Amino acid sequence: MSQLRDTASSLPPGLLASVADLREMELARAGGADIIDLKQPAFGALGAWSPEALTAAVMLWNAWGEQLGEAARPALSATAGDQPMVPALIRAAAERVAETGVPIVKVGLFHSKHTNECIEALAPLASRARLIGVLFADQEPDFAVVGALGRAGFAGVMIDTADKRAGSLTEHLDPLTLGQFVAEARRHGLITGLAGSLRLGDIPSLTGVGADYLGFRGALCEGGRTGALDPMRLGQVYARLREPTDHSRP
Ligand SMILES: O=C[C@H](O)COP(=O)(O)O
Repeated sequence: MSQLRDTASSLPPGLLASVADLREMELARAGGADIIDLKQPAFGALGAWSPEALTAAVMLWNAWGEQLGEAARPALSATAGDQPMVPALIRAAAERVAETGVPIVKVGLFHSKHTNECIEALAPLASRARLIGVLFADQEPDFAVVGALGRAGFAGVMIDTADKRAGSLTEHLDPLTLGQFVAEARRHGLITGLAGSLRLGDIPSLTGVGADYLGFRGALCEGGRTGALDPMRLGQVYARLREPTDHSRP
């Protein structure tokens, strides 16, 4: 999908696959990912690719547009790194990504009393890239931030986990709370994503929450999130997302 879904839909959530290099980017496209998310998992929850590598990824993505047509290629996002919540630093990191031509920039909003200042610092960038604010399930996320993101012109908001050793999204937040998050985001016109050490077994309960996409890295890899993307695991996630929901399955 070249556009993310922006309305409630009976379709299953889209598949966001985080990839660590160009080879994985190709595998994710071949495996049917709706959003290819350029992320270096070895550098943290939202570890960033280098600007040079991002530029190469944008060239590949542009080539897909010519070969497949823009509507048939996946969307492309990239993370801006695990940045301190300092407005000037977070803005500079997001700009570094946007300047490479990556159309969707994911910015981590780690727990801080400076969150609103950081969102304000990012607002001017919203005219040049689709910004996604990332909240963290293991840092007591404040859903009041969602309204601030909408007012600042962000395109979307997602929840992930910051500490990948401290449990998955579904261990921190229940489906009811996640449903409230999705509803609040929609009220502000934001697309939504859910991630955080998700496994195959998490998919049925999260499908009912109504988010626009579910994000995966660890579940796609041989040997965990810093391992290599495995097309077979990707295929299993892809297939499970499209299965009719059956809450009795593991
Ligand atoms: O944006 C999605 C993340 O890359 C998810 O990573 P994870 O499944 O390893 O927590």
